[in-house]
Amino acid sequence: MEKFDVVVIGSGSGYNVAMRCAAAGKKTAIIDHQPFGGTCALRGCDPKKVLVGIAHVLSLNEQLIGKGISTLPEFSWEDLMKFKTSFTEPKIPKTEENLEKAGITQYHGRAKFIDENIIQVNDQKISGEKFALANGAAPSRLSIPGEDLLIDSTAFLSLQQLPEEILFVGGGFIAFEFAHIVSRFGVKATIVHRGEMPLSNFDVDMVKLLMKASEKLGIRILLNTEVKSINKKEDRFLIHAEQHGKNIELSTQLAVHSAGRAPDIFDMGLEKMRISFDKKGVKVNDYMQSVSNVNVYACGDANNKCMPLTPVAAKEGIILSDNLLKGNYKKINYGHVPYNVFSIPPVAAVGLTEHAAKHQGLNVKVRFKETTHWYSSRRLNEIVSGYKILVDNDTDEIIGAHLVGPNAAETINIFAVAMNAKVKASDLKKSIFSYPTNASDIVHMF
Ligand SMILES: Cc1cc2nc3c(=O)[nH]c(=O)nc-3n(C[C@H](O)[C@H](O)[C@H](O)COP(=O)(O)OP(=O)(O)OC[C@H]3O[C@@H](n4cnc5c(N)ncnc54)[C@H](O)[C@@H]3O)c2cc1C
Ligand SMILES: NC(=O)c1ccc[n+]([C@@H]2O[C@H](COP(=O)([O-])OP(=O)(O)OC[C@H]3O[C@@H](n4cnc5c(N)ncnc54)[C@H](O)[C@@H]3O)[C@@H](O)[C@H]2O)c1
Repeated sequence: MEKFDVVVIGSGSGYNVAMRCAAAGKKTAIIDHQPFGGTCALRGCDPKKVLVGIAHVLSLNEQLIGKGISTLPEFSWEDLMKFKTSFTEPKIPKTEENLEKAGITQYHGRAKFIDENIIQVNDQKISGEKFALANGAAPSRLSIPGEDLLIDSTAFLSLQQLPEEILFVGGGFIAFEFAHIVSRFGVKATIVHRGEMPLSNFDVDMVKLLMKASEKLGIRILLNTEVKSINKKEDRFLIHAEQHGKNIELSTQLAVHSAGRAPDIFDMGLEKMRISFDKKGVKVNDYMQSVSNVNVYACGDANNKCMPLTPVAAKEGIILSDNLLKGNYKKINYGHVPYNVFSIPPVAAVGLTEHAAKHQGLNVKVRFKETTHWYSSRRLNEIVSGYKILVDNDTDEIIGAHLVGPNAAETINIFAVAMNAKVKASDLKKSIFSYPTNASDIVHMF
């Protein structure tokens, strides 16, 4: 049985962890059962954003018809898929090559602890002194009959042809991003969501604006509707759901799982290593170390700490490596983490929602406005845009910023920097921003 100083599971944020451990002279192994490179680069953010990019071009053309654009461009999903693949495919051999150059042993298979410090991958057993769990997340099991008839986000991002209709089960990030993409390619999209409002991480007024834009685009959104089972009849899928206590049936050509993701750790034999976990992931302290086994660390979607986002996973991976290599000395400080739905237009957020601020009893000034009549939206004939800013009345600090509209996902970073640096709202208002940009709108938001 081969022995390693460090065994890393997962090649997303785990890739950098392994590279740092190897660079520090540790005998390192990395294990992944999927192509090497992780979710973000191969099956998530990056390929998704390639699709969003082209969908955005189509959307702008449509918005500006009669305003300088006279015909709509033709599109080819097949070519778009080839373009997407030109980003994802080279990433896999490049990752493997870099790992090999760094002297890291690669195992392609699903890892499972079979004893204290011993992992089984395929028919091999390896032992480690320290372990870094960077397993990421996988689509949640829904425990409803027929759930295996749903395709997941990975399969969606590899569709070679688009059907005429797609139904999304669950109204979160994935549903809105994918529905906005396919709608620009002529697909009739339906989102079925069990809650009162979709996108529960976002401010309700921003979500209402996004819903308005989505419905104008032809996306059907069914709320308070919980999918209970799925079956296939000839070439169609029948979705059985409960809406306000009544049973309804929907029929579609393709149904996509967009009903949440969960840490991919539950079949790992964690109990063999005394690793505590809950449904949110491996329980870790601020050093990214397991609270129950000092030889185990965990970062990214696999731990129970912060939001499951790429920059969070990357930052946690760095903290993890430093502590694993030198002993616990660096605590994580997330600051205010911005996050977006890459719909078209996007929705972006950082800090507290109005609901959360009020729930905490904070003394806040709330500024909410639709801005479709502002120049930055009018020049693009944008049908929906707006903002909501929350300022603490006692400290004049910004405690939440919420945007919907052109470039919202870029502009939100300015708020994140200001909030992390504790810039006062009155000082941000005094800044001169380059003009005409969406950032230059900020001074009018206070
Ligand atoms: C469709 C989609 C779009 C997204 N878009 C964005 C976005 O725009 N912005 C953003 O910030 N975030 C986005 N995310 C979330 C982001 O991708 C994740 O937060 C991030 O990739 C997590 O990184 P990680 O290192 O924790 O896990 P991953 O990158 O998922 O890596 C984990 C790896 O571990 C492997 N693994 C798991 N269990 C085992 C095992 N037992 N044995 C061996 N290997 C194992 C998996 O195969 C996987 O490759 C998106 C996610 C999805 C699904
Ligand atoms: N732009 C981004 O940063 C981005 C993009 C895509 C995914 N992600 C990550 O991936 C994760 C998963 O995304 P997601 O969109 O699958 O999940 P999500 O957690 O955002 O939303 C899923 C929703 O589906 C609902 N749901 C669950 N079961 C249902 C059922 N049977 N019927 C109807 N509704 C049901 C849930 O109530 C939930 O609100 C996100 O938490 C996010 O961290 C991020």
